[in-house]
Amino acid sequence: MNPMLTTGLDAHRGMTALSVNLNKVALLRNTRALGIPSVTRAATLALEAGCQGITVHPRPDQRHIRPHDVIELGELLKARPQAEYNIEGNPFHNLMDEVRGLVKRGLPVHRVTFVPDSVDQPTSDHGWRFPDDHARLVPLVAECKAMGLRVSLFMDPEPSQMRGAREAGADRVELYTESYARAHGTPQQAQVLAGFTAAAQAALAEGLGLNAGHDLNRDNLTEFLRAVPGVQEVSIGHALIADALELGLAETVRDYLRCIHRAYA
Ligand SMILES: CC(=O)[C@@H](O)[C@H](O)COP(=O)(O)O
Ligand SMILES: NCC(=O)COP(=O)(O)O
Repeated sequence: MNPMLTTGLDAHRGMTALSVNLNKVALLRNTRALGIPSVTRAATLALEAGCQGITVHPRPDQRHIRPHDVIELGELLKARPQAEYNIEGNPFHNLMDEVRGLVKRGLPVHRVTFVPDSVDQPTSDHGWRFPDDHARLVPLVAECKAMGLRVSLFMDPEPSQMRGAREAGADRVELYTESYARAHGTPQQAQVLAGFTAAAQAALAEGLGLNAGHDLNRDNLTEFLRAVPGVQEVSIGHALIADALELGLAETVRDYLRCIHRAYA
C-alpha cells in the first residue's frame, strides 16, 4: 500500500489524485466548427464527478487543445480553487507562452509538466535525459518556480535519472507508464513493475514528488498503485475518454476513482 501523502492540493484524503486529461475531447471537437463536445463542459462534469484536477497538453500543431481552451479552463478553475490545473508540454516550443499567458491574466495554473516531445510527435514517448538536458532546463524550471508554479518532469522509469531531475530544480517527476501498460497482463509485468518501484523509490529518496501517466486505464491502474509507492497523482486521458463513450464521463471518472480507492483497500 502507498504511504500516506501529505503535500499539495492533490494530497486528496491521503490517496493518489486523479487528473483528467481532456486532450481527446478537444480532438473530437476540432473536427467540426460546432464547439461540441465542449472541453469546459467536460472539465465541469469530471470535477463534479470527483476528480481532483484537469490536465491538458497543448501541442504546437493545435491538433487538440488550443490556446483558447487553456484560457477558458483557467477561468473555470479559478472558480474551483480546490482543483489542480496541470499543463503539459515542451517548454522549448509553445508551453511557456501558454503558461505565461495564464499567469499574466491572473488565472490559475498549479503545475507545469515539461515533456520533451518533438513538434510532430504522435504522442509522448520518452522522458528527459540527464545530464544532457540539465543546462537548458534549469532556467525554465526556475522561471516557473518564480511564478509560483510546481514543476514536474516527464521521466522514463530509470532510478539513475532521478537525481538529475532534482538537480534541474524539479519539484516532481511524472513516470512515463507506457512500458507498464504494454507489459500489463504479460509475463513481463512483474519485472517492469519492479523497475517502476525502483524509480519511484529513487525519486522519493531525492525528495521529489511523484506523478505517473500515459496509457493508464481501468484494468492496469489499481495494480500499478499497489506496487509503486508514493504516487501523488495520475493523469489519464486517452483510455478515460474512450471509456466515457461507453459509460458517460461522470460514471467513468467515478470508476477510475474506484480503481484508485481499491489500491488503498
Ligand atoms: C505527457 C503524456 O504522457 C501524454 O500522455 C500526453 O499528455 C498525451 O498527449 P496526447 O493526448 O497528445 O497523446
Ligand atoms: N500525463 C499523461 C496524461 O496526461 C494522459 O496520458 P494518456 O492517458 O492520454 O496516455
